[in-house]
Amino acid sequence: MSWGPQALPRCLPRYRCPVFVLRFARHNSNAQNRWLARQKNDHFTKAAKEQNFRSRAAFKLMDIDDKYRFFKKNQKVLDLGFAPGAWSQVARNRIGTGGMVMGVDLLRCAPPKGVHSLQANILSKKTHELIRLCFARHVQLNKHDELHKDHGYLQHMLEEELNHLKETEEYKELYSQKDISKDIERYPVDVVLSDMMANATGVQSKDHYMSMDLCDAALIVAIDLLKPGGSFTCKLYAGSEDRMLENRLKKVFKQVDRFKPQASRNESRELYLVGRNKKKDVDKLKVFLEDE
Ligand SMILES: C[S@@+](CC[C@H](N)C(=O)[O-])C[C@H]1O[C@@H](n2cnc3c(N)ncnc32)[C@H](O)[C@@H]1O
Repeated sequence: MSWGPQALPRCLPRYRCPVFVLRFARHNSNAQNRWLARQKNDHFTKAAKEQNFRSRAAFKLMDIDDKYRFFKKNQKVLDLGFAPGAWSQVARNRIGTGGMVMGVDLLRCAPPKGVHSLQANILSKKTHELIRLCFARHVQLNKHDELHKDHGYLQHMLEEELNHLKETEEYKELYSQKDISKDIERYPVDVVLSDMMANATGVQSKDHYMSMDLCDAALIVAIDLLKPGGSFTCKLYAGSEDRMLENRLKKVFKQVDRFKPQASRNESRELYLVGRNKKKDVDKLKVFLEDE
Protein backbone atom coordinates (compact mmCIF):
# COMPACT_ATOMS: atom_id res chain seq x y z
CA MET A 1 0.00 0.00 0.00
CA SER A 2 1.20 3.47 -0.79
CA TRP A 3 1.12 6.05 1.97
CA GLY A 4 1.83 9.12 -0.14
CA PRO A 5 -0.69 11.92 -0.68
CA GLN A 6 -2.12 9.95 -3.57
CA ALA A 7 -3.50 7.46 -0.99
CA LEU A 8 -5.73 10.17 0.52
CA PRO A 9 -9.39 10.34 -0.44
CA ARG A 10 -10.25 13.02 -2.96
CA CYS A 11 -12.24 15.01 -0.40
CA LEU A 12 -9.12 15.86 1.63
CA PRO A 13 -6.64 18.55 0.71
CA ARG A 14 -3.29 17.22 -0.43
CA TYR A 15 -1.37 18.05 2.76
CA ARG A 16 2.30 17.28 2.46
CA CYS A 17 2.83 17.35 6.24
CA PRO A 18 4.28 13.93 7.21
CA VAL A 19 2.60 14.00 10.66
CA PHE A 20 -0.80 14.46 9.07
CA VAL A 21 -0.10 11.73 6.53
CA LEU A 22 1.04 9.32 9.26
CA ARG A 23 -2.01 10.06 11.44
CA PHE A 24 -4.28 9.59 8.48
CA ALA A 25 -2.52 6.35 7.53
CA ARG A 26 -3.02 5.00 11.07
CA HIS A 27 -6.69 5.99 11.06
CA ASN A 28 -7.06 4.48 7.61
CA SER A 29 -5.46 1.19 8.58
CA ASN A 30 -7.69 0.97 11.70
CA ALA A 31 -10.71 1.42 9.47
CA GLN A 32 -9.37 -1.23 7.12
CA ASN A 33 -8.82 -3.65 10.00
CA ARG A 34 -12.37 -3.09 11.23
CA TRP A 35 -13.68 -3.64 7.69
CA LEU A 36 -11.66 -6.87 7.32
CA ALA A 37 -12.87 -8.20 10.69
CA ARG A 38 -16.48 -7.40 9.79
CA GLN A 39 -16.13 -9.10 6.38
CA LYS A 40 -14.58 -12.18 8.00
CA ASN A 41 -17.49 -12.69 10.36
CA ASP A 42 -20.17 -11.71 7.89
CA HIS A 43 -22.77 -14.38 7.18
CA PHE A 44 -23.33 -13.24 3.57
CA THR A 45 -19.60 -13.15 2.80
CA LYS A 46 -19.25 -16.74 4.02
CA ALA A 47 -22.33 -17.86 2.10
CA ALA A 48 -21.05 -16.16 -1.09
CA LYS A 49 -17.80 -18.08 -0.79
CA GLU A 50 -19.59 -21.39 -0.20
CA GLN A 51 -21.92 -20.87 -3.16
CA ASN A 52 -19.16 -19.65 -5.52
CA PHE A 53 -20.53 -16.14 -5.92
CA ARG A 54 -17.97 -13.46 -6.64
CA SER A 55 -19.26 -11.24 -3.83
CA ARG A 56 -21.90 -10.96 -1.10
CA ALA A 57 -23.79 -8.53 -3.41
CA ALA A 58 -25.33 -11.65 -5.00
CA PHE A 59 -27.66 -11.94 -1.99
CA LYS A 60 -28.96 -8.41 -2.47
CA LEU A 61 -30.10 -9.14 -6.01
CA MET A 62 -31.59 -12.52 -5.05
CA ASP A 63 -33.51 -10.81 -2.25
CA ILE A 64 -34.79 -8.11 -4.63
CA ASP A 65 -35.87 -10.65 -7.24
CA ASP A 66 -37.46 -12.97 -4.65
CA LYS A 67 -39.71 -10.04 -3.77
CA TYR A 68 -40.42 -8.51 -7.20
CA ARG A 69 -39.88 -11.53 -9.50
CA PHE A 70 -38.69 -9.79 -12.63
CA PHE A 71 -36.33 -12.50 -13.91
CA LYS A 72 -37.85 -14.98 -16.38
CA LYS A 73 -36.27 -17.69 -18.48
CA ASN A 74 -34.52 -16.65 -21.73
CA GLN A 75 -34.45 -12.92 -21.03
CA LYS A 76 -31.81 -10.42 -22.13
CA VAL A 77 -30.27 -8.72 -19.11
CA LEU A 78 -27.98 -5.69 -18.98
CA ASP A 79 -25.90 -5.43 -15.79
CA LEU A 80 -24.39 -1.96 -15.37
CA GLY A 81 -21.37 -1.77 -13.05
CA PHE A 82 -21.08 -5.56 -13.12
CA ALA A 83 -17.57 -6.05 -11.66
CA PRO A 84 -16.64 -8.32 -9.94
CA GLY A 85 -19.69 -10.11 -11.35
CA ALA A 86 -21.93 -11.50 -8.59
CA TRP A 87 -25.12 -9.89 -9.97
CA SER A 88 -24.33 -11.24 -13.44
CA GLN A 89 -23.96 -14.72 -11.91
CA VAL A 90 -27.38 -14.42 -10.25
CA ALA A 91 -28.96 -13.12 -13.48
CA ARG A 92 -27.37 -15.95 -15.47
CA ASN A 93 -28.69 -18.55 -12.99
CA ARG A 94 -32.21 -17.11 -13.02
CA ILE A 95 -32.69 -16.62 -16.77
CA GLY A 96 -31.03 -19.89 -17.79
CA THR A 97 -28.73 -20.59 -20.71
CA GLY A 98 -31.27 -19.50 -23.35
CA GLY A 99 -30.99 -15.83 -22.35
CA MET A 100 -28.16 -13.34 -22.53
CA VAL A 101 -26.42 -11.32 -19.82
CA MET A 102 -24.11 -8.45 -20.65
CA GLY A 103 -22.08 -6.68 -17.99
CA VAL A 104 -20.63 -3.19 -18.44
CA ASP A 105 -18.01 -1.72 -16.14
CA LEU A 106 -15.33 0.93 -16.08
CA LEU A 107 -12.99 -1.67 -14.63
CA ARG A 108 -11.25 -4.38 -16.51
CA CYS A 109 -12.84 -7.61 -15.25
CA ALA A 110 -13.11 -11.05 -16.80
CA PRO A 111 -16.85 -11.81 -16.79
CA PRO A 112 -18.34 -14.90 -15.11
CA LYS A 113 -18.97 -17.95 -17.29
CA GLY A 114 -21.71 -17.38 -19.85
CA VAL A 115 -21.70 -13.58 -19.43
CA HIS A 116 -20.66 -11.06 -22.12
CA SER A 117 -18.78 -7.98 -21.04
CA LEU A 118 -17.82 -4.54 -22.14
CA GLN A 119 -15.29 -2.29 -20.41
CA ALA A 120 -16.73 1.18 -20.85
CA ASN A 121 -18.12 4.25 -19.16
CA ILE A 122 -21.90 4.34 -18.95
CA LEU A 123 -21.78 8.14 -18.87
CA SER A 124 -20.77 8.03 -22.56
CA LYS A 125 -23.50 7.98 -25.21
CA LYS A 126 -21.26 5.79 -27.39
CA THR A 127 -21.42 3.07 -24.77
CA HIS A 128 -25.24 3.10 -25.05
CA GLU A 129 -25.05 2.68 -28.83
CA LEU A 130 -22.65 -0.25 -28.51
CA ILE A 131 -24.86 -1.95 -25.96
CA ARG A 132 -27.78 -1.73 -28.38
CA LEU A 133 -25.76 -3.18 -31.22
CA CYS A 134 -24.45 -5.92 -29.02
CA PHE A 135 -27.93 -7.02 -27.89
CA ALA A 136 -29.30 -6.73 -31.39
CA ARG A 137 -26.53 -9.25 -32.21
CA HIS A 138 -24.95 -7.09 -34.86
CA VAL A 139 -21.66 -7.20 -33.02
CA GLN A 140 -20.20 -9.85 -30.77
CA LEU A 141 -18.41 -8.24 -27.87
CA ASN A 142 -17.43 -11.49 -26.26
CA LYS A 143 -13.93 -11.06 -27.60
CA HIS A 144 -12.94 -9.50 -24.33
CA ASP A 145 -9.26 -10.18 -24.47
CA GLU A 146 -8.57 -8.96 -28.00
CA LEU A 147 -10.50 -5.78 -27.34
CA HIS A 148 -8.64 -5.04 -24.15
CA LYS A 149 -5.17 -6.34 -24.91
CA ASP A 150 -3.33 -3.13 -25.61
CA HIS A 151 -5.75 -0.56 -24.24
CA GLY A 152 -6.52 -0.63 -20.53
CA TYR A 153 -9.40 1.70 -21.08
CA LEU A 154 -11.59 0.91 -24.01
CA GLN A 155 -13.08 4.23 -25.04
CA HIS A 156 -10.63 4.78 -27.87
CA MET A 157 -11.39 1.34 -29.30
CA LEU A 158 -15.13 1.80 -28.85
CA GLU A 159 -14.93 4.90 -31.00
CA GLU A 160 -13.03 3.08 -33.73
CA GLU A 161 -15.45 0.17 -33.60
CA LEU A 162 -18.46 2.46 -33.70
CA ASN A 163 -17.11 4.48 -36.65
CA HIS A 164 -16.64 1.24 -38.52
CA LEU A 165 -20.12 -0.03 -37.56
CA LYS A 166 -21.76 3.19 -38.68
CA GLU A 167 -20.74 2.34 -42.24
CA THR A 168 -22.46 -1.07 -42.17
CA GLU A 169 -25.92 -1.77 -43.56
CA GLU A 170 -27.08 -3.30 -40.24
CA TYR A 171 -26.38 -0.08 -38.38
CA LYS A 172 -28.11 2.10 -40.98
CA GLU A 173 -31.10 -0.22 -40.98
CA LEU A 174 -31.28 -0.25 -37.19
CA TYR A 175 -31.11 3.51 -36.78
CA SER A 176 -33.31 4.49 -39.72
CA GLN A 177 -36.14 2.07 -38.92
CA LYS A 178 -39.55 3.48 -38.21
CA ASP A 179 -41.40 0.19 -38.20
CA ILE A 180 -42.65 -0.43 -34.64
CA SER A 181 -42.86 -4.17 -35.35
CA LYS A 182 -39.07 -4.16 -35.02
CA ASP A 183 -39.41 -3.45 -31.30
CA ILE A 184 -37.04 -6.30 -30.46
CA GLU A 185 -34.20 -4.36 -32.05
CA ARG A 186 -35.43 -0.98 -30.95
CA TYR A 187 -35.82 -2.15 -27.37
CA PRO A 188 -33.66 -5.27 -27.15
CA VAL A 189 -33.37 -5.61 -23.34
CA ASP A 190 -35.80 -7.21 -20.82
CA VAL A 191 -34.10 -6.23 -17.56
CA VAL A 192 -31.67 -3.39 -16.75
CA LEU A 193 -29.74 -3.70 -13.49
CA SER A 194 -27.48 -1.04 -12.05
CA ASP A 195 -25.36 -1.57 -8.97
CA MET A 196 -23.02 1.21 -10.11
CA MET A 197 -21.21 3.19 -7.46
CA ALA A 198 -18.28 5.56 -7.87
CA ASN A 199 -15.45 5.49 -5.33
CA ALA A 200 -16.92 6.92 -2.14
CA THR A 201 -15.35 10.20 -1.02
CA GLY A 202 -16.83 10.06 2.49
CA VAL A 203 -18.58 13.40 1.84
CA GLN A 204 -22.26 12.45 2.00
CA SER A 205 -23.63 15.06 -0.38
CA LYS A 206 -20.90 14.44 -2.96
CA ASP A 207 -21.41 10.67 -2.84
CA HIS A 208 -25.16 11.20 -3.16
CA TYR A 209 -24.85 13.42 -6.27
CA MET A 210 -22.36 11.05 -7.91
CA SER A 211 -24.80 8.21 -7.29
CA MET A 212 -27.68 10.28 -8.76
CA ASP A 213 -25.67 10.85 -11.97
CA LEU A 214 -25.08 7.11 -12.35
CA CYS A 215 -28.76 6.33 -11.67
CA ASP A 216 -29.83 8.91 -14.27
CA ALA A 217 -27.43 7.36 -16.80
CA ALA A 218 -28.92 3.93 -16.06
CA LEU A 219 -32.43 5.35 -16.43
CA ILE A 220 -31.55 6.84 -19.84
CA VAL A 221 -30.27 3.42 -20.92
CA ALA A 222 -33.56 1.90 -19.71
CA ILE A 223 -35.65 4.48 -21.59
CA ASP A 224 -33.66 3.87 -24.78
CA LEU A 225 -33.15 0.11 -24.67
CA LEU A 226 -35.63 -1.55 -22.32
CA LYS A 227 -38.70 -3.02 -23.92
CA PRO A 228 -42.22 -1.99 -22.84
CA GLY A 229 -43.13 -4.17 -19.85
CA GLY A 230 -39.43 -4.50 -18.90
CA SER A 231 -37.91 -4.09 -15.43
CA PHE A 232 -35.23 -1.91 -13.88
CA THR A 233 -33.32 -2.00 -10.60
CA CYS A 234 -30.79 0.58 -9.49
CA LYS A 235 -28.75 1.18 -6.40
CA LEU A 236 -28.66 4.67 -5.02
CA TYR A 237 -26.93 6.40 -2.19
CA ALA A 238 -29.77 8.10 -0.31
CA GLY A 239 -29.86 11.90 -0.02
CA SER A 240 -31.83 15.05 -0.79
CA GLU A 241 -32.56 14.19 -4.43
CA ASP A 242 -33.65 10.56 -4.24
CA ARG A 243 -37.36 11.45 -4.27
CA MET A 244 -36.78 13.34 -7.53
CA LEU A 245 -35.19 10.25 -9.01
CA GLU A 246 -38.10 8.14 -7.79
CA ASN A 247 -40.51 10.57 -9.50
CA ARG A 248 -38.57 10.26 -12.75
CA LEU A 249 -38.86 6.49 -12.48
CA LYS A 250 -42.63 6.83 -12.01
CA LYS A 251 -42.83 8.51 -15.41
CA VAL A 252 -41.13 5.49 -16.99
CA PHE A 253 -42.56 2.51 -15.04
CA LYS A 254 -46.06 1.57 -13.92
CA GLN A 255 -44.83 0.25 -10.56
CA VAL A 256 -41.95 1.76 -8.59
CA ASP A 257 -40.75 0.50 -5.20
CA ARG A 258 -37.96 1.23 -2.73
CA PHE A 259 -36.23 -1.74 -1.21
CA LYS A 260 -33.45 -2.34 1.29
CA PRO A 261 -32.24 -5.96 0.92
CA GLN A 262 -31.22 -7.90 4.03
CA ALA A 263 -27.63 -8.13 2.84
CA SER A 264 -27.41 -4.33 2.65
CA ARG A 265 -25.85 -3.17 5.90
CA ASN A 266 -28.07 -1.08 8.18
CA GLU A 267 -25.45 1.62 8.54
CA SER A 268 -25.09 1.95 4.76
CA ARG A 269 -27.03 4.72 3.00
CA GLU A 270 -27.54 2.51 -0.04
CA LEU A 271 -31.01 1.46 -1.10
CA TYR A 272 -32.57 0.12 -4.28
CA LEU A 273 -35.28 1.45 -6.55
CA VAL A 274 -37.19 -1.15 -8.54
CA GLY A 275 -39.24 -0.12 -11.59
CA ARG A 276 -41.51 -2.71 -13.17
CA ASN A 277 -43.67 -2.77 -16.26
CA LYS A 278 -42.06 -0.08 -18.40
CA LYS A 279 -44.59 2.20 -20.09
CA LYS A 280 -44.86 2.49 -23.88
CA ASP A 281 -43.48 5.47 -25.80
CA VAL A 282 -41.69 7.16 -22.93
CA ASP A 283 -40.52 10.67 -23.82
CA LYS A 284 -37.07 11.23 -22.36
CA LEU A 285 -37.39 15.01 -22.37
CA LYS A 286 -40.60 14.84 -20.36
CA VAL A 287 -38.94 12.53 -17.85
CA PHE A 288 -35.96 14.79 -17.28
CA LEU A 289 -37.11 18.31 -18.07
CA GLU A 290 -40.70 18.65 -16.92
CA ASP A 291 -41.56 19.77 -13.39
CA GLU A 292 -41.31 16.99 -10.86
C1 LIG B 1 -20.60 -2.11 -6.09
S1 LIG B 1 -19.75 -2.47 -7.55
C2 LIG B 1 -20.83 -3.57 -8.37
C3 LIG B 1 -20.87 -4.97 -7.79
C4 LIG B 1 -21.57 -5.93 -8.72
N1 LIG B 1 -22.99 -5.65 -8.82
C5 LIG B 1 -21.43 -7.36 -8.27
O1 LIG B 1 -22.42 -7.98 -7.94
O2 LIG B 1 -20.33 -7.88 -8.30
C6 LIG B 1 -19.95 -0.98 -8.46
C7 LIG B 1 -19.29 -0.98 -9.83
O3 LIG B 1 -19.76 0.15 -10.58
C8 LIG B 1 -18.73 0.48 -11.50
N2 LIG B 1 -18.93 1.83 -12.07
C9 LIG B 1 -18.88 3.01 -11.40
N3 LIG B 1 -19.06 4.02 -12.26
C10 LIG B 1 -19.25 3.49 -13.50
C11 LIG B 1 -19.46 4.04 -14.80
N4 LIG B 1 -19.52 5.37 -15.00
N5 LIG B 1 -19.61 3.20 -15.86
C12 LIG B 1 -19.53 1.86 -15.66
N6 LIG B 1 -19.32 1.27 -14.44
C13 LIG B 1 -19.17 2.08 -13.38
C14 LIG B 1 -17.48 0.37 -10.65
O4 LIG B 1 -16.32 0.25 -11.46
C15 LIG B 1 -17.77 -0.87 -9.80
O5 LIG B 1 -17.18 -2.02 -10.34
